[in-house]
Amino acid sequence: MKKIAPSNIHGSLKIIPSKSVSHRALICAALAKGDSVLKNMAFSEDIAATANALRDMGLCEYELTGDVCTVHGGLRREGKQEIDCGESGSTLRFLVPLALDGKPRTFVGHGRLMKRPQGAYGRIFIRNRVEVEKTENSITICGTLDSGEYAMPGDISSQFVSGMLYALPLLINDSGIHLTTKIESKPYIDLTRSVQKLFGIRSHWRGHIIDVSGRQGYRPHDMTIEGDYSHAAFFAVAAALSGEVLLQGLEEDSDQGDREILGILQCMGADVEFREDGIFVRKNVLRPVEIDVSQIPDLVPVLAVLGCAVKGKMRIYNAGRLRYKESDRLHAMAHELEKLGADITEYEDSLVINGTGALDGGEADSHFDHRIAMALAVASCIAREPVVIRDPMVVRKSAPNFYEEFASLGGIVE
Ligand SMILES: O=C(O)C1=C[C@@H](OP(=O)(O)O)[C@@H](O)[C@H](O)C1
Ligand SMILES: C=C(OP(=O)(O)O)C(=O)O
Repeated sequence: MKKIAPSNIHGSLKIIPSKSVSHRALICAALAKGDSVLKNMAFSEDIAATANALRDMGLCEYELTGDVCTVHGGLRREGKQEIDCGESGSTLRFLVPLALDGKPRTFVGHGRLMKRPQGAYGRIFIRNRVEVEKTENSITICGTLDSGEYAMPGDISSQFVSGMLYALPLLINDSGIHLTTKIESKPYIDLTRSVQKLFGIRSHWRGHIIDVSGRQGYRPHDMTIEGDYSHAAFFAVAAALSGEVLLQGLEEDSDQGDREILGILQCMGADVEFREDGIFVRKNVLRPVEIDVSQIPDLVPVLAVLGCAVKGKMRIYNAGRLRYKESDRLHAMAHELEKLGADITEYEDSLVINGTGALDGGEADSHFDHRIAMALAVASCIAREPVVIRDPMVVRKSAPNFYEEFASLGGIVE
């Protein structure tokens, strides 16, 4: 348990490297023949899962010295049959298409991973006559991937689209990914494309289709991983509720969709300034807004806390896919914030919060979900009594030092 007493947030913080960019850089580097040097890399559980999975698939070796990861990529080794994805949806969904190399591979998942939707690859497996065997915690696949035109849903998880984007350029002929529904989490698809571009791989949007030429090769590339906006959002909101913070290490013109947190806070009335030494966020009177989260799902837990901090009704909508993350995040936030004293209603794909500007505090459960734990810690900034978080160390999935970071800004963590 972690007990977080009400406090005001003040100070500056170097934001940890982006998890989404790190996954992508590691995969591209592993597929590029030669050495790529990735600076400002930090191994959370999810990033370690991707790096080790790429190594175990025989695609690369890597060394991590301090925060510098040197990837020796483009290997074509036998690798292991069993690939452990931890609890990382990105790792599993990004690597499945790359594993269609004729050898059997078993991807193992923990926690809720294998219960999250994996079906978007089902039609691709059938078309390519891939042998598939599933258990509660694993999926074994054996087959190869052909180039061609692939229809995929755009509203289950963008991670399937990213997965195909990594593998298709390596095939002999050209391919197209046809998204057959509205496209959600699109910034993540474009983030994949922009990191691939750094490693020499191109693809192009044509309406709802992404054209991917075959016979492309990943080229090694050295890069510095930019700061993580999804993570920075917790501190930006904490500051907007209770004090001020200077967020360092973030790219102002980043391709990360969760950069949108700054626009949301500005629109609600918080002070946000882009300074030479970082992005400064300060508390001000906040007004409720309606937020469409179809493109920014990872912000929802902390946006729900923001809803409790305003006076009035705030609606967070187009959030149905939040039910398929590390926990059912709509239910988890509604249930836990209610326990802390919020007036919040959960609908099928939205949350409606009648904010009063404050919470009571009390005991709440992380649902074994890192973003729920971190959002509950932020809730302490508007609570009258401490917030006690059960199973708090799940933050290791993305941010092993979250509580130390929070304490360094004046958070009172026991
Ligand atoms: O590609 C990525 O890095 C991610 C895509 C998003 O998933 P969905 O596309 O399933 O929304 C996001 O929720 C996840 O945390 C990271
Ligand atoms: C959903 C997340 O990650 P993943 O899908 O990669 O498990 C997350 O980090 O919030």
